[in-house]
Amino acid sequence: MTQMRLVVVGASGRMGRVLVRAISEAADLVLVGAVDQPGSEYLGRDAGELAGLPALGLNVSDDPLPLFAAADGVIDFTIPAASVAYAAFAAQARIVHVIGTTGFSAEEEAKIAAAARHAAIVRSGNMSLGVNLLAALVRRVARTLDEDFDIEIVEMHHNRKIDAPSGTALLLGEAAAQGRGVTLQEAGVFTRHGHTGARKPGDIGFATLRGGTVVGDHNVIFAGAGERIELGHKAEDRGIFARGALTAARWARGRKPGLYSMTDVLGLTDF
Ligand SMILES: NC(=O)C1=CN([C@@H]2O[C@H](COP(=O)(O)OP(=O)(O)OC[C@H]3O[C@@H](n4cnc5c(N)ncnc54)[C@H](OP(=O)(O)O)[C@@H]3O)[C@@H](O)[C@H]2O)C=CC1
Ligand SMILES: O=C(O)C1=N[C@H](C(=O)O)C[C@H](O)C1
Repeated sequence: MTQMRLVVVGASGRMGRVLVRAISEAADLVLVGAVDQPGSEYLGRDAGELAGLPALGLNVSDDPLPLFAAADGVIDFTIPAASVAYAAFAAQARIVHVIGTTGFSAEEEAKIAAAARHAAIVRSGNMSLGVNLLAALVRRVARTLDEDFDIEIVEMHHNRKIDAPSGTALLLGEAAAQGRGVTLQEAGVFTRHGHTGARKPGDIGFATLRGGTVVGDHNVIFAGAGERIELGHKAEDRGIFARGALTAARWARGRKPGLYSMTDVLGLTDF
């Protein structure tokens, strides 16, 4: 098969730079575009140099449409409003869209689902193999244990993160809720402050920590009477997310339009 031609949007961001490096290391992939938002101080800079590589001869642009028209896929770790706009452009160009962005509203999620009627979209709050395997384990354990075990999800990220709880924490919460046969909308408890009253059986609680340069720590605690099970994951390097996103792009190439997850990509549906 020919090399897959990819555009990275948000190319100057933390993930964007890691993605540019990961693509340049993959023989079956080629970077054909690097995009940032209008007004970005990085427009016109070489995407390779920004990523700490020798120059690639590809400058950061704020004009995605011609780049999408000449590409097979777009990798997008940006902000929700931008990802919604890119989903419409990618659908128009009928190219694969891999979305790592987190923090979407229900309305934004609906717009992405609409775009997925025209192109293959893979979206996940965490693209790593480890976290998606963890989610499968959490679903399985939650199915086994009843409400005598309280489920709490604790996450910590770097001090530049702008959404909470993390996309990963929500993904793990969804997995726990699925295992329990409930929805996260009904079981999730996202804030506690002041006189909260006692914990309700069946609640799935979230706690968010922010500080320093932490790439991403997640723990799911099943707390019972006299014992506790803890399942966790620690991300040490953003390369795990980039590699997962590129695996998703390869998997989605040539696939029929639809909204897919990393569970589909990694074949963990029946785990
Ligand atoms: N699913 C996963 O596995 C992972 C998901 N993430 C998620 O990815 C997202 C990005 O994270 P991170 O790289 O750390 O964040 P950064 O803020 O470092 O990067 C985001 C980049 O997107 C750019 N951007 C904003 N608007 C647009 C636009 N309209 N077009 C193009 N680029 C735009 C920003 O530019 P500017 O700086 O000018 O605003 C910035 O360069 C977050 O939602 C994060 O939670 C992160 C890691 C893993
Ligand atoms: O913003 C980040 O950094 C990360 N975001 C994702 C999330 O919200 O879970 C994935 C990873 O944990 C890093």
